[in-house]
Amino acid sequence: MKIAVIGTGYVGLVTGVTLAEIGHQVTCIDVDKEKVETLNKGISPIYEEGLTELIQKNLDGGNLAFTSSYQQGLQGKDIVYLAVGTPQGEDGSADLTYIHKACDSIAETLQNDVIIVTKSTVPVGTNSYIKKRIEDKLAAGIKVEIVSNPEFLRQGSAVYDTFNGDRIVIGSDSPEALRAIAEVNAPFNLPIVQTDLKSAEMIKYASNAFLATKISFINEIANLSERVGANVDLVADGMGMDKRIGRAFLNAGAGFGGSCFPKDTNALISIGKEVDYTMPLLESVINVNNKQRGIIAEKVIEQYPDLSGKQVAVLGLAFKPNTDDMRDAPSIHITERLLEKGATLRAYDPVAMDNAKKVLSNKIEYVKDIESAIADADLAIILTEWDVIKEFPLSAYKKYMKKAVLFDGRNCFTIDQVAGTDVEYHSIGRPVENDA
Ligand SMILES: NC(=O)c1ccc[n+]([C@@H]2O[C@H](COP(=O)([O-])OP(=O)(O)OC[C@H]3O[C@@H](n4cnc5c(N)ncnc54)[C@H](O)[C@@H]3O)[C@@H](O)[C@H]2O)c1
Ligand SMILES: O=c1ccn([C@@H]2O[C@H](COP(=O)(O)OP(=O)(O)O[C@H]3O[C@H](CO)[C@@H](O)[C@H](O)[C@H]3O)[C@@H](O)[C@H]2O)c(=O)[nH]1
Repeated sequence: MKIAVIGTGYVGLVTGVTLAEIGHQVTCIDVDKEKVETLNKGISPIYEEGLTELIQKNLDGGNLAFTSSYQQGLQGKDIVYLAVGTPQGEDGSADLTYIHKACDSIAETLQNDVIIVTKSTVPVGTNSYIKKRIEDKLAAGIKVEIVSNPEFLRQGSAVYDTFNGDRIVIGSDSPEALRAIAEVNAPFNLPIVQTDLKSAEMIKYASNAFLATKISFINEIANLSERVGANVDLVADGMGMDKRIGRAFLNAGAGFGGSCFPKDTNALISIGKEVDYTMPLLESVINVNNKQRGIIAEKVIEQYPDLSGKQVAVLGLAFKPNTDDMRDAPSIHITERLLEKGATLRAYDPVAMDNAKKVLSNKIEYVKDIESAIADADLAIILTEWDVIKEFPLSAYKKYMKKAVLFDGRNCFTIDQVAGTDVEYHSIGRPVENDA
């Protein structure tokens, strides 16, 4: 099939590249000319394992192209994927500005019938609106059909997830369009769930809201465990063995961040408000998370009420490992809070430091490795569970730091690993180990 993909962010780029990899002829369109230029050189503007190799392979093979011109990108295409951002608006609802702009550009440019496939996460009812908005501005005689095809990839494993996802969801009120998009996706060889348009839109929000609920639930259990002397890791393992519960997304820590869970949970509440339906469970999930994101900083402050003159090492800045993304990362709030209390911060992240510099305070010093970050530090704080951080020997904290005090916001080490070392270890939902 001849396919255009609009937006080359985490979702659009991975979609375009993987569709090319399974044999389609793909042109990706982005308004960011600098990004398009980088991509045409075979360089990925984002950090995602395996992506650069696939971009280069498919550019060389001639079935992948990048352009900032809608005219060039849409010419002769059968299918147009929409993968622009839908960030959180000021009132918590999804901001559809980019979707609207992309729709208008499609309508102004389109010369033939196409199926529009929405990958962006959009509120229930938006796909019907997208179809109408395009049709209203389209030249006479051209027809569009619409399919909702929400994306479930995780950043950090986006390429892997696309080829190994649990399901592909496609929703449409047009049986022909559904058949065509099922065929496009057939080479992925994954289960395909077919629904109506609105149910597909809802599946995306409900899935993210449910996963966010699991995280806030376990964080609440972690905070209670800490107070009654239980260990949340063992609790999660024990709960997770029940197949009805499952162990995934029961890792307690500094709360959920990133470009999806915070905004999508808020957007779902806004969708409810539009129809006079309140969602107290989801509101609590968000409230618990907002508090949880600050807990590791509050633990530090409880022990060191005045942080002036204290050298603090911050290990990990990205909202999760294996990504360079800083959107809504808990590190933003936590570093601000520690700076407010007078701490001097030296930070290290294996991949996200360039992006971190754009959003974090310019008072933070960035260093090239863990050793430099913890050298002569009074305390260290882990905010992202990168492998390089999890594999860093606990004995080295004692060697490099003034005093080996570690606040672990991601429970990177088991209590058994810490026992017998000289590290004073504070974590989430577990007893303090080796407290002086
Ligand atoms: N990031 C994820 O892990 C993820 C996963 C599933 C779903 N989603 C959803 O997918 C959508 C995209 O997310 P993302 O993280 O890839 O966003 P992103 O911000 O990384 O990328 C969006 C891209 O769209 C481009 N763009 C904006 N307006 C445009 C226009 N009018 N025409 C052409 N290009 C335009 C931007 O320049 C940018 O490159 C969102 O709705 C998001 O909720 C994201
Ligand atoms: O047990 C867990 C699992 C995750 N997290 C946190 O939750 C956030 C999100 O993590 P993850 O879901 O792995 O990353 P995302 O890339 O944000 O992916 C989510 O959001 C995407 C965008 O909608 C969806 O496509 C994915 O299916 C969904 O997992 C991160 O801050 C994690 O640290 C926890 O605190 N505990």
